[in-house]
Amino acid sequence: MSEKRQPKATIVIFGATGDLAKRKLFPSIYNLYKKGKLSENFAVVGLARRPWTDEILRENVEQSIKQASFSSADEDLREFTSHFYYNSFDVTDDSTYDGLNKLMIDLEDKYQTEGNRLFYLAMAPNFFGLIAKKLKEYGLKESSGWTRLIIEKPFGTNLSSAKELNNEIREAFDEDQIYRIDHYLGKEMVQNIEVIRFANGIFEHLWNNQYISNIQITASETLGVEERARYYDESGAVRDMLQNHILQMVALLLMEPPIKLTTDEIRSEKIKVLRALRKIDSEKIDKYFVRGQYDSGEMNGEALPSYREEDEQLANSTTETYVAGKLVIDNYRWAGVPIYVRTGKRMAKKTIDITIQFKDLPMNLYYKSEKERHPNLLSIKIQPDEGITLSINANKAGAGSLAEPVQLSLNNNDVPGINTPEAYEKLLYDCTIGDATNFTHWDEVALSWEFVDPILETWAEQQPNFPNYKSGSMGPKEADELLERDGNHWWDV
Ligand SMILES: NC(=O)C1=CN([C@@H]2O[C@H](COP(=O)(O)OP(=O)(O)OC[C@H]3O[C@@H](n4cnc5c(N)ncnc54)[C@H](OP(=O)(O)O)[C@@H]3O)[C@@H](O)[C@H]2O)C=CC1
Ligand SMILES: O=C1O[C@H](COP(=O)(O)O)[C@@H](O)[C@H](O)[C@H]1O
Repeated sequence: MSEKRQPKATIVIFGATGDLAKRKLFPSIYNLYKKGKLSENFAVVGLARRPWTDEILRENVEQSIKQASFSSADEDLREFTSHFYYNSFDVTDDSTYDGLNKLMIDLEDKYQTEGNRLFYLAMAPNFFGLIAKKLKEYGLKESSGWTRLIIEKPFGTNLSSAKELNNEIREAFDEDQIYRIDHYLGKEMVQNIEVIRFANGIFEHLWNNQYISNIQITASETLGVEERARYYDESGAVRDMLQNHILQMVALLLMEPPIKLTTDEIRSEKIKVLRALRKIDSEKIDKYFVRGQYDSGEMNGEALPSYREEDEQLANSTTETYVAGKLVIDNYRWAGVPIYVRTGKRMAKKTIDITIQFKDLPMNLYYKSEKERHPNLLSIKIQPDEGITLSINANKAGAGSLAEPVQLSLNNNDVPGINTPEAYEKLLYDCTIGDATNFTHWDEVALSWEFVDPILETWAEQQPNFPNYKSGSMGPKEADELLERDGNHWWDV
């Protein structure tokens, strides 16, 4: 295996006692190690305030791997976790950074990591700027190898706070050292969007306003706010999902073919899409966007509380747990094609689905009435099913009708040997090999905030009529009306 594919590095996790580290990062590092995508020459330093020891961290790493249900022999796990070290560390306390630098130098010597340093900020965003500054101030980013910084979301709460944060980070790190993570970009089928489009003439030739009627993106969740009330109530569905994950999928779906599959070329095409997204004036926001908050309801026979009942601090909340919108792209390829998006918590189904509806043929030869006509649909299934389904019309033998929709499907879950890696695993690996393609460039972050800021500002001025959708439903009726006004409807996902 080449050096490049089996990187050597010290990975420093700020927030190593937290939820993200436990659920996603430790199992992902383990998987990379097991697959030989991380050299034996690695060390992981976990940082947080808790007075843990190396041993306690190692036990927690072992537990998290077992909980992620990777079967593994105990000796394997012990060998793996022996590379983990814990440093009790308060990021606001200057006196702790020198000690960290010393520990890293010792580990670099012990594990021969060639001075490569990856700092993963798995902490609350208000610490991001400070940590970046301190890493520079205490010489932690000066090493004989590469230095990279992975930053978790949310990247700011609006354009101005995002700019401020970006300026702080850019004072310490160059843009090409900064990896702003959006875990949707690590999902197998999100990465597949480009392949489906640019490796298939049958789709790409039709991928424009001449042949496509509308595009629908659904990212629905059955879970409610869970333990994250404090974060989520400050955030809401627009900041939590629309500004980042959904707009990233929009950019990949609508971008022009890049001239090469390089990071810069792909990013540059995505940026053009975000620039072409029409910003909606305040007085028109309600024509283009619908917000919702879940009421009590029922799922699988289980009674579910409303958002406001989930936690004392949410009792009077006006935070949206659902958003649907009609996006308009002002460019030659997409003029006139509405892009409908919706995302929300406590909906009927956990699914991420992209449905492309093709335009109807000019004449109805095969159906008794116009109502029976069924357009061709291409559905890209991101999660939990992974695959694509193309809905075409055909004469089903023996069915007696002239034409009816049939589905041509590829489901990754049915392909033997496919075991899709966790998004974080892919992205961590990309970062260790210096591939920033599936991380968001600052320009993408800024344009996305520019787009959502007017929605948030307008809504902040109006009192919403919440709650307005039942837990276990597909959202408020106004979201259906949004499409009905254009003569469209949401397709089942
Ligand atoms: N959890 C998830 O599924 C997701 C999380 N994210 C993002 O990842 C980041 C981390 O989230 P999550 O793991 O859930 O958060 P948690 O609250 O679970 O963890 C926060 C971590 O920060 C540490 N910490 C807090 N204050 C300090 C301090 N002053 N000095 C050093 N360490 C400190 C805590 O440890 P201690 O108390 O011991 O100091 C803990 O390890 C956030 O930006 C979040 O938005 C993004 C997507 C999904
Ligand atoms: O970033 C986030 O994403 C999750 C949904 O991720 P998925 O991979 O399960 O689709 C969402 O629950 C969370 O609120 C948000 O912060």
